[in-house]
Formats: sequence, structure tokens, C-alpha cells
Amino acid sequence: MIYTLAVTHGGNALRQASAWRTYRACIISLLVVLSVCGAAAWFYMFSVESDITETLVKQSELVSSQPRVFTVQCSEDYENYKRYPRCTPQSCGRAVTDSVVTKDEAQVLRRLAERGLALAGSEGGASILDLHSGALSMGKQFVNIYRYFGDVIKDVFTEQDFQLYRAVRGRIQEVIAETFGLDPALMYLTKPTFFSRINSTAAKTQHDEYWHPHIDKVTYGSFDYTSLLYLSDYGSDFGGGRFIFMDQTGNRTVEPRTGRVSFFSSGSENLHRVEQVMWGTRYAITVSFTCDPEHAISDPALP
Ligand SMILES: O=C(O)CCC(=O)C(=O)O
Ligand SMILES: [Fe+2]
Repeated sequence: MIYTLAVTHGGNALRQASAWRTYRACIISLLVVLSVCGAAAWFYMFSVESDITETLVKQSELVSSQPRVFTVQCSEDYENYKRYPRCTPQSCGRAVTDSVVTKDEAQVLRRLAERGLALAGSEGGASILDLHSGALSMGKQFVNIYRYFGDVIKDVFTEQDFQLYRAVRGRIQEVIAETFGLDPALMYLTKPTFFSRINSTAAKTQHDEYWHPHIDKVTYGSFDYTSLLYLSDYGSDFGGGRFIFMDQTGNRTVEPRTGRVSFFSSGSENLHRVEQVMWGTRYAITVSFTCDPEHAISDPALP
């Protein structure tokens, strides 16, 4: 009996020691896993954060009354083009305003974009609708919305929608002229001018790869001033998708906000890209101006 007890006690002690060792091994493994995850998260955060030097305007801010202006030195790009006094950029920079387009107007334009893009859309994550040329993303290519959908278009867009587009375009033109000291009558709408819809679906063709750094004057040729009107909110409608100016001294971002207009001179002083959208859907309109009357286009209108 005594022997049995002793054996039992001895067995218990052995089992307890072994359980303790297992428990300790588990705790150590858990700590190792946690530290590795922590280090990876820290490294990820650090590398993402270090990509962003400065936020020029946050989504939560309201830039009312005057635009917030950031001047930069003009690049030499404009020297390769004919100069148009009182229009060709002589002072360059970027600016943001939340008081040119109301939230209601932006929502009407967003619904217009939603209706138009619902007719088709890219298979990848980035679709465009150009109301002027009629180009609409469809699958891996584009169709002409006016030709492809014919009379159906009249049920999708109304004359008021186009009026609103024209009014907004006019106000943006005025604020750009005022900010850069130009004569608004010497600025012309140029192409392409388009609605964009971006989500996190993987790109299927190059047309879906919206995130590459670029210079609008190089990409689009005729642009002298680019404006972007945002139709959805960073952080609540979508994640990622911030606009990034890539300066030599670091990156500077603008966070999209419904009704926000961001505008800038289109040369290489404003190299930029759009961060990849991680979730949700981002809507915006690109409205751009040229100083060259030969590149002027008329406002979009119902055919
Ligand atoms: O949607 C944006 O924020 C920028 C789009 C852009 O860079 C462009 O249309 O050239
Ligand atoms: Fe651009």
C-alpha cells in the first residue's frame, strides 16, 4: 500500500513535471509567435507610414472659404510647349478646397457616375466613364456609351445632370484661375474628362492599373491644370485610394472627401499617383484644362 502510494505520488510528480514542461513550451511558443507577428506588424506599419511623409489635407478636415494652397516651383515642362500669357503656368502648385462643390451636388454627380458605370464597367478594379467622348469601360475594353446604349442613355442621364456638370466645371475653372492668377476665359476644358470608379478587384488589363506614378502633362499632353472632384469619402466609403504627390523630399497626400476639389498645375512639379484601393469603392471626376485653344473641347452634352 505504502509502495503503491509512493509510486502513485512519484507518478503524479512526474506527470506534473511533464505537464509543466508542456505548458512552458506552449507559453514560449506563443510568446515567440506573438513577437514575430508584432515585429512583422511593426515593420509593415513602419514601411507603410514611412511612405507617407505628410498629409496635406485629411478627410475629416473641412477646407472652407479659401483653398489651401501649396506652392511648388514650376518644372521646365512648359518650355516645350507654346506659351499662352495669363494661362500657361508661371506659378505652380497644388490646392484643395471643400467650398466649390456642395456635398449635395457631389452626391448627385456620384449617382450619375453610379448609373452610368452600372451599364458596364471594367472586369478589373478601375472603370471610367467619359461623358464627352462617351468612352465607358466594358470588360477588358471600352465602348461608346452613346452608340452602344443608344436611346437608353436618355433614361440614365438627364439634361439637369449635364447642367450640373457644366456649372461645377465653370466654378472649378474660376477657382483655378483665381488661385494661380489666370484669366479664366483663356482656359479651356480639355480631354479626357472622366468619372472614375475604383475598387479592390485585381487588375485585368493595363487600363486597370491606376496606381502608377505619372505626370498628367506627359500622360495626357494637353493638360495644363488638372482638377479632381471627389465623390466619396476616404476611410468610410473606401480604404487606401489616397492621392499622393511624390516630391523629391517625400510624399504628400490628399485624402478624398465628398465634394472636395483638389487642383494642381499638370507638369512634372506635380508627379503623383493614387494609392491602391484596399476595400470599398472610390468615385472621382477628373476635369482638366488646357491653355491651348486647339485642344479645347466642348462641355459634355446629351447627343
Ligand atoms: O483620382 C485621382 O485622385 C487621380 C486621378 C489621376 O491621377 C488622373 O486622372 O490623372
Ligand atoms: Fe493624374
